[in-house]
Amino acid sequence: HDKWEIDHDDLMLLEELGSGQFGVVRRGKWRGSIDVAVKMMKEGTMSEDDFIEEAKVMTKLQHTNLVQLYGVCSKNRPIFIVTEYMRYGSLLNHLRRHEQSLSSNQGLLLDMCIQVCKGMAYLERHNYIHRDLAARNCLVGTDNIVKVADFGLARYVLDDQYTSSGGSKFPIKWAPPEVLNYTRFSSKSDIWAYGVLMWEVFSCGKMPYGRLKNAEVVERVQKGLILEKPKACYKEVYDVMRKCWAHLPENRPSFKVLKETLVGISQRIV
Ligand SMILES: COc1cc2c(cc1NS(C)(=O)=O)=CC1=C(NCc3c(C)cccc3C)N=NC=21
Repeated sequence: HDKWEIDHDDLMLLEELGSGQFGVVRRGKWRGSIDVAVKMMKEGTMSEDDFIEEAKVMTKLQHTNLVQLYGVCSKNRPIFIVTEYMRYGSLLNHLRRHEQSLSSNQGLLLDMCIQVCKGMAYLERHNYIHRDLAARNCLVGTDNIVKVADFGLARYVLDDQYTSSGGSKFPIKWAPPEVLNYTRFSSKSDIWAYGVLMWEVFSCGKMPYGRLKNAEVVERVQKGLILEKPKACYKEVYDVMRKCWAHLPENRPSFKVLKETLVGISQRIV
């Protein structure tokens, strides 16, 4: 009995939490007492065998700022992916829901960014590329805990509207020039996306580049135009975002360096 295989009979499915293009997520109980979230992968959206192979690796990635993968139910279809339960849902929804109180609490916004940075520094140390880092793919738990979710899953999506940079569902607004032009993913493309996530946090969940169409964003990014400073954002925090948006990947900082910079700022301003 493989460690990452979860027995259907140990799972009790409760209310629906949300549904995305890859399937429905429900709250659940594992062995009667452990709160879990269960994603039921819509058939045909994912290369399932590859993902099950990957799940073995993902269960080994453990960090307080990564949503813990508990395992998979792969003996039946649809496949269930089981993770820890995060009771306040996606960071993006949380930012939008609490804009009023959050917009005047820059210390808390910076702390959220630092937590994501810590989770990403752990992935960077393990040479693990996220490929779809954004506020929608982070989750919030009790005590303002923020965790990175969905890391690495983008590789198993079959819908090429999502995977190719020309596709209609590709996250253009979080992609650097080298991904837009050559789909070249790296920890440095995660850094670019992290800069956009910081912008989302300090904008309390606004859409980056507003209502600009993807083609217009591609043109601007390739010309070197970057997102403007959010209203409620310290200049030195915005300067960190700008470092993440260096045109050339090698000129962007690492998550390790970023974490030290952000912690330094938080000690000065809070
Ligand atoms: C309370 O509200 C929520 C809570 C969660 C949640 C969504 C909501 N609501 S909402 C839509 O944001 O409004 C999604 C999860 C989750 N893991 C999701 C996951 C699984 C199961 C498998 C592979 C990848 C991932 C990311 N753990 N807890 C929650």
